[in-house]
Amino acid sequence: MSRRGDEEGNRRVSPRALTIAGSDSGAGAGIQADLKTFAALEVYGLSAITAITAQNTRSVYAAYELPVELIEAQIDAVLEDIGADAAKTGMLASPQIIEAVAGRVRKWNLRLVVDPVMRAKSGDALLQSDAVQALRSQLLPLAEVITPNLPEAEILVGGPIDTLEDMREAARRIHALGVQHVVVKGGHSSGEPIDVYFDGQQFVELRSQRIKTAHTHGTGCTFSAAITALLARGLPVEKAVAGAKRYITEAIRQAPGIGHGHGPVEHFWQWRQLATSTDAGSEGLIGAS
Ligand SMILES: Nc1ncnc2c1ncn2[C@@H]1O[C@H](COP(=O)(O)OP(=O)(O)OP(=O)(O)O)[C@@H](O)[C@H]1O
Ligand SMILES: Cc1ncc(CO)c(N)n1
Repeated sequence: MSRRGDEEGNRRVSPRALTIAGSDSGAGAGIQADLKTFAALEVYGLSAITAITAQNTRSVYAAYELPVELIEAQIDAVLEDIGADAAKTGMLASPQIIEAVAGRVRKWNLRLVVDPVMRAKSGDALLQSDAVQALRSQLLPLAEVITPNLPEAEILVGGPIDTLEDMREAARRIHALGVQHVVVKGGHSSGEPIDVYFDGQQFVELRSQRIKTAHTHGTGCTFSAAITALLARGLPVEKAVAGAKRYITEAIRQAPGIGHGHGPVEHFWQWRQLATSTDAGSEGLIGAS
């Protein structure tokens, strides 16, 4: 693990997490969603930006990949000084970026959560099609946890996933690629959003009600960032995944309804409750809205 800093002499040493992902100018997904999730779960967030997107709740209008050397330099800069208890990847865009990130994960011996981002909710591609092989062969064997949605899992296993048993079989096959813990997310299914967790031995179904909403932009980023934050806080993987499921469900339920397309979720729902709660007649920190 690359965590350093306990020796820094700070009075309070907080858990740290690193996100290696793309920037979403609409701030519902990507680096921005990850950092908000880390902050909401009281983990100090670090970032290495892989690509910059011009994006809102409707569409991705443009994307620009950063040079590989600059991505490596961001990772080295934060880890040699600050350190991270866990890291996650999001948008990686190209085979060259995947290769570079895999090199840094090995160099710093990072505990890694991979969100194998391929498309935005709007349908726009965020990963080149020739990058899937690099993802499978280079990054997946380094991952402690992977969180594919149904279309991503279908691409990773090369076949359709229609039933709960298909999700279990996909999790088995992705585990065989070298990932220790697999969560196949059911957000894209038509029924209840059941996520299937597999650790190589046991399956756990993570269930929740489907919330009827258009505001699901960045749900995958937020879910994987919450897993990363809870790992950084020292939870075992299964508990981190269960905690992240509770966090994302409430974040979707309390989505603020921003924008004209798929809006963001509410990352700070716990704080919002505290801030607006009426206690013995007081109006909380900011008053009820
Ligand atoms: N309408 C919903 N109601 C409740 N939970 C949901 C809903 N949609 C998604 N989820 C949950 O949110 C989490 C993220 O799942 P999802 O499949 O939407 O990710 P994703 O497609 O990777 O997201 P994105 O690409 O927009 O970041 C999962 O735990 C899933 O079950
Ligand atoms: C930058 C970025 N990363 C990930 C996603 C997936 O939601 C997105 N829409 N944008």
